[in-house]
Amino acid sequence: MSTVLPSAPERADAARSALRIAPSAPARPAVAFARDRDELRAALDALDRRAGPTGRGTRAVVMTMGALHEGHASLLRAARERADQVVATIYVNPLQFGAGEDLDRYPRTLDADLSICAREGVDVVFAPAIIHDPKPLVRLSAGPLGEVLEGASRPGHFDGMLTVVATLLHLTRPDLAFFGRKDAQQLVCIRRMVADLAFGVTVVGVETVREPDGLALSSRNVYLTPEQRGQALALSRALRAGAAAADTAPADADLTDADLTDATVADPPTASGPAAAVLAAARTVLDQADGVDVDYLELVSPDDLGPVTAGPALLLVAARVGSTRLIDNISLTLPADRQGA
Ligand SMILES: Nc1ncnc2c1ncn2[C@@H]1O[C@H](COP(=O)(O)OP(=O)(O)OP(=O)(O)O)[C@@H](O)[C@H]1O
Ligand SMILES: CC(C)(CO)[C@@H](O)C(=O)[O-]
Ligand code: BAL
Repeated sequence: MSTVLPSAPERADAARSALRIAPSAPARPAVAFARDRDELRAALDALDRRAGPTGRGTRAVVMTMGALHEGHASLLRAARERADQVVATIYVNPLQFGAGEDLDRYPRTLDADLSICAREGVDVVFAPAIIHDPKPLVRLSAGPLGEVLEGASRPGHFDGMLTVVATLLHLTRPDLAFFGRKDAQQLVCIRRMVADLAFGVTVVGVETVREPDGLALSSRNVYLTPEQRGQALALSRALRAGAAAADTAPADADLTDADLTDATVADPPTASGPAAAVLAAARTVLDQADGVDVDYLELVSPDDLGPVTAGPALLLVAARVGSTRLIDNISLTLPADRQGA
C-alpha cells in the first residue's frame, strides 16, 4: 500500500485539530479523534487531566479494523462497563494481509464508525492513516500458534496482527484490552503474547454477536450477495450440530476416523470418540451445504490450539462463500473418554 506522509504544514494542521470533535450523545463529553501518534498522546493526556487528582482509574482499549457493527459495539459496551476510560482504535493493518487478500477493498466507513463510538461512550478514537512508516524491520512472531488453522491459510497473518496489537498496546497504555471470541485464534495468540512477553495488560474475551439466524457478525459480511448470505448460514449451523453432538455423545463413543467416509472428511483429524462424533456432525452439515468451500473444520484445545479429546474444546470452521472467506467457532465441552483423558 502506498502512503503519502503528511507535510510539515499538514502535520501542524493536524496538531491544531488534534481533538476534533465527533458527534456525541448530549450529557457525555465529546469523543476525541486522533489521527497520529502525537494526536493520540495529546488526547490521552487531556483525558488524564480531565480525571483530576484522583487519577485516571482504569483504561480499556478496543482494537478494530473499522466498518463497525454490533459485534464491535458489544466490545465497546463491555469496555465501558469495566473501565473509566475507553479508547477505540480503527486501523486496517497492512501487515496482517497477505498478497491477493482484500486489503484494498476492505470496507472503510469512518463517519459511521465515529457515530457508533460516540453512541457507546468512547473517550478517544485513534484512527491513523498509517502506524508503521516505514514498515517495521522488527516484527513479532506468533510461533507455532500462527502456523495452524488461519495461519496455515494466511501465512504471516498472526505475526502482522501481533506486531500491530503490540504497537497499539504501547501507544494506548491500557489496563484492559477487549477482543472478540469470533476471532478465536487471534485471541489465543494475543493472550500468549501478553503472558509470554509480560505486557502487563488484562485481556478480556467477549462472546460472539450473531444475527438472529446465527450468522456471526463480521465486517466482511457486506461482501456477500443475498444468496451467499443464506449459504453462509451453514457455518453456524455446522458448529451448532457439532456442539449438540458433544452434549449427546457418550463418553465412550467408539466412532473413529474409520467410521467417517472419505467424502465427509477430506483432511481427517486424528480424532476418535466424542471428538470424532463432533467433527462428523459438523462435517455432515457442511457437506450438505451449497456454495460453501470449506478450508478447515477442526476441534482443538482453547489454550494452545493443540489436539483435544476431553474437556473444554473449540470447534472452528473457515470457508469461502463466493469470494468471501468467513470464519466462525463455538466453545464446547467433550465428555471425558474411557481413560478419563
Ligand atoms: N460478531 C462479533 N462478535 C464479537 N466480537 C467481534 C465480532 N466480530 C468481530 N469482533 C471483534 O472485533 C474486533 C475487531 O475485529 P474486526 O474489526 O476485524 O471485525 P471483523 O468483523 O472481525 O472483521 P473481519 O470481517 O475483517 O474479520 C476483534 O476483537 C474481533 O474479534
Ligand atoms: C486486532 C486487530 C484490530 C489487529 O489489527 C484485528 O486483527 C481485528 O480487527 O481483529
Ligand atoms: N478480525 C480479523 C482480522 C483479519 O481478518 O485480518
